[in-house]
Amino acid sequence: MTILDEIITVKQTEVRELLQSKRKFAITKKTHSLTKRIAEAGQMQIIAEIKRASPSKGDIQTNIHPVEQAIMYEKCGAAAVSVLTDASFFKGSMNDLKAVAEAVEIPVLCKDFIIHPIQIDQAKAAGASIILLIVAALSKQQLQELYAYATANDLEVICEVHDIEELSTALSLNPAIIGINNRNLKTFAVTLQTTKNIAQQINNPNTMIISESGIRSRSDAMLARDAGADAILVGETLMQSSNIQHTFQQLQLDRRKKNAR
Ligand SMILES: O=P(O)(O)OC[C@@H](O)[C@@H](O)c1c[nH]c2ccccc12
Repeated sequence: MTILDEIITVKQTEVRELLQSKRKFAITKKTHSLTKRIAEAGQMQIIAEIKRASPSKGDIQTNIHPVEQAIMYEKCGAAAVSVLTDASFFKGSMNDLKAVAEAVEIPVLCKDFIIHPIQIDQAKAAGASIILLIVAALSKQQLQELYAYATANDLEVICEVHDIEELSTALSLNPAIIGINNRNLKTFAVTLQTTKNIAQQINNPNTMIISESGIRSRSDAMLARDAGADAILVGETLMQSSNIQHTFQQLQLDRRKKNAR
C-alpha cells in the first residue's frame, strides 16, 4: 500500500463521517481568481503554502501562526495562499483555511485529497477559491464529476499530474490550470525534471502551468520558468525560511514569453 492509498483510506472515512453528520455548508462566498492574477502578471507567480508537516518530511514547522504567515505571503506578492487542510498526515485543518481566507484578499487554495463533492462544499464554505484535484487519486469518472462540480460552484481547479499518462487524463477535461507535481506521491521522489518533461507535452498556450514541490532556490525557479511554468507552488522552503521576503525575492522571476514553451 502506498502512502497515497493510506491517505485515501483516511479520506473515505472522513467523507463518510461528514455525510453522516448531515452538516450543511454555506453556499454563498465570494471567490478570488488565480487565473486572472496569473494572466495579468508579468512575473512568474508564487503560490505560497502553509504546511506544518508532511508524510515525507515529518514536522516542518509546527509553531507558526497560519494567519500571520499568510499575511506575510500576501505582502510579499504571493498570487495565492495554499493551505494544507489534511489533519492526519499534514497537521492542517479547515479552520486554518477559514482563518486565512478571512485574513487575506488573494485566492486561497484548499490543499487536500478531494474524493467527494461534500469536501468541495466544505472547502468553499471555508473560503477557498481554488481546489486541488489529484489525478493519481481519482478514477477518470470521479475526476470529471468533481471537476464539473467545482467549476459549477465558481471554484478554480488545479488538476495535478505527475506523469504523461495522468496528463492525458487531465487534458481530456481541457482544464484551465495544470499542476505538475515534482514529487511522486507514491514514492516521495522529487525531481524538477518532471516539470520539464510534462510541460513539453502541453500544447495549448492558454493552459496555465504550475510547477509544484521541491523548489528551493533561484535556479530551481529558473528551471521551472524555462520549462514553461506560469507559477510555482512552494511549501517547505517558505515554511522554513527565516526571511520570507528575501526567499520571495530569490524565487521571483520574469515570465518567459508566451509561445516560447
Ligand atoms: O513543500 P514543497 O516541496 O515546496 O511542496 C509544496 C506542494 O507542492 C506540496 O505540498 C504538494 C503538492 N501536491 C500535493 C498534494 C497533496 C499534498 C501536498 C502536495
